[in-house]
Amino acid sequence: MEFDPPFDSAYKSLLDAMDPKGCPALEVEQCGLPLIDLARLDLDDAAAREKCKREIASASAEWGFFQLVNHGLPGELLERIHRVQVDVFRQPFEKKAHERLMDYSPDSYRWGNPCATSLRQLSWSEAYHISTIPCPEAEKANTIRCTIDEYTTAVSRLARRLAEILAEHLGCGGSHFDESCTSSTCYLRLNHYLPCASPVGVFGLIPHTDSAFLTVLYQDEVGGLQLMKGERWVAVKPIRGSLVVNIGDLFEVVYTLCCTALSNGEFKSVLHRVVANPEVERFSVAYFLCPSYETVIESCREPAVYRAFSFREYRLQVQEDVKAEGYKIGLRRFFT
Ligand SMILES: O=C(O)CCC(=O)C(=O)O
Ligand SMILES: [Fe+2]
Repeated sequence: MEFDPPFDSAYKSLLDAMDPKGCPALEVEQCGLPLIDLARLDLDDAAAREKCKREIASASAEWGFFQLVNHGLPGELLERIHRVQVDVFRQPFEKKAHERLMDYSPDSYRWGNPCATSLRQLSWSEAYHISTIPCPEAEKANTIRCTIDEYTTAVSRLARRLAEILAEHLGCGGSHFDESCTSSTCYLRLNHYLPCASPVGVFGLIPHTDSAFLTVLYQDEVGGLQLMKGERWVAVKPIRGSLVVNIGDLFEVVYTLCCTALSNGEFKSVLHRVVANPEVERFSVAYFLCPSYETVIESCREPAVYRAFSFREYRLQVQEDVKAEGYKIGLRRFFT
């Protein structure tokens, strides 16, 4: 299709080189993530509010992931951001690859992985990485741009609220996310997963952790997201109108103790991936709560597992590793 990136031709040699017998199956058992009804946070009943917060904290410790209902983002806005996303990707590939999307950075669009040397390093998807800077005056009449803004404002408020609940639970102060997480470094990632009929099974997004405090994901009902639970992969069952939240690397750095025996109950940035569907395309939109580049990320506990680093240093290291290795190495680079 003229809209889709030329995956088949660009990655033919990697596809041909894969032997189906040597590939572990990517289909895994489906699970229900911890489901949290967030409406309880706004009740007068203090016990119900506390229970809701405890559930958020224990899901973050046990799974690193949870699913939210009654999260406050209107269903109508979720439908609108979905339609916007479909429209944005239904543009000719040449246009997406060579023309700037509205006022966003010229390198917002990406597809595949130019550094992949094996199919296991290849993400069979296209994406727009867009900053959450508010809509400039010149774009105010653009309904696509305004919907992205409206969605960003709502999801960003939710993400900050969750981050504060988690930080408060760990007793390390909870109100700094508003100051440190700026709209220039928080970003949205619009994901479009193309169908892939390869018999060897292909990733829509290769296994990774998120370089953020936390991520809020709105996905359609196709499914394909999988996460590491203990030693095995499990698939997330999508729930219409819900949001998936996961803990990112930065929460892990700030709040993890060095001694693993004591670290029960703390939050882990959990490995996750998307498996390509053989027939159906899939859309999702992820919001990443990130600090400004100057922010120093360091443990608020002693002894620390990771050395202190600035968010800029972390982003640059991740980019360098992806270029050199084909994948993100992440926090392992920063052990003390
Ligand atoms: O699309 C999904 O389900 C996951 C997306 C994701 O993990 C990401 O954008 O970092
Ligand atoms: Fe992710």
